[in-house]
Amino acid sequence: MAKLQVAIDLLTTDEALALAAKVAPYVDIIELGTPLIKNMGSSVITAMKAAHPDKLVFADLKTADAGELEADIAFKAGADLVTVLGVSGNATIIGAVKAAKAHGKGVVVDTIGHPDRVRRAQEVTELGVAFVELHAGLDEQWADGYSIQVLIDEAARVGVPVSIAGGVNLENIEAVIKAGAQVAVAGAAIYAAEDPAAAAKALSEVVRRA
Ligand SMILES: O=C([C@H](O)CO)[C@H](O)[C@H](O)COP(=O)(O)O
Repeated sequence: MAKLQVAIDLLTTDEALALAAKVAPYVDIIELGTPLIKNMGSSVITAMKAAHPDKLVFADLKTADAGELEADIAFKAGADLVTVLGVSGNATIIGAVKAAKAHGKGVVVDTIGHPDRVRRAQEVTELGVAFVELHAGLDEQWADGYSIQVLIDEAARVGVPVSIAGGVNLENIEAVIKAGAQVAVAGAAIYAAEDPAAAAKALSEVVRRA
């Protein structure tokens, strides 16, 4: 069954824990966003795993170099999954996968900024990653003409395990899952909602029945 991942793009550990407490009953994976980790350091990973030991804690490191070292730091802090950029070299991804194997955890390759997300997803899957994130980042989403449909179309033809991130919301999450994404990542649709728990619940209901 597909999973729902909440991406927490808030800036402090207290805010992140408060949001996670509200939405945890409805999500499978709790993502600590890159700005949050840069602001708070790896201590936010430890705090989140301690608060939610039953959830997969996803550290969105967006590692571009020193894959083994950076992944090891996050896994030691309590992460279950870490991200490495698909635009980085294979050696960086292989290093992170080595650390993941040592800890019994996983690596997700984030295709943000890659000119051919589908081809790169297929390539890096061969390197032993858990899955690949077809991702349009916040800056790309704010550009004129952006539509998540491009990611949905990519998921339908990629043929390897993927998540989709880039403006997932209640209007498009059914299409995201039906395209074959194993994980739907929702950030602003949950953390910026007036009632984050209700938003997460509604998204999770679609994921469960799609
Ligand atoms: O990974 C993300 C981005 O690079 C900022 O850290 C977001 O968490 C991801 O795009 C999901 O957020 P939404 O697009 O707001 O759903």
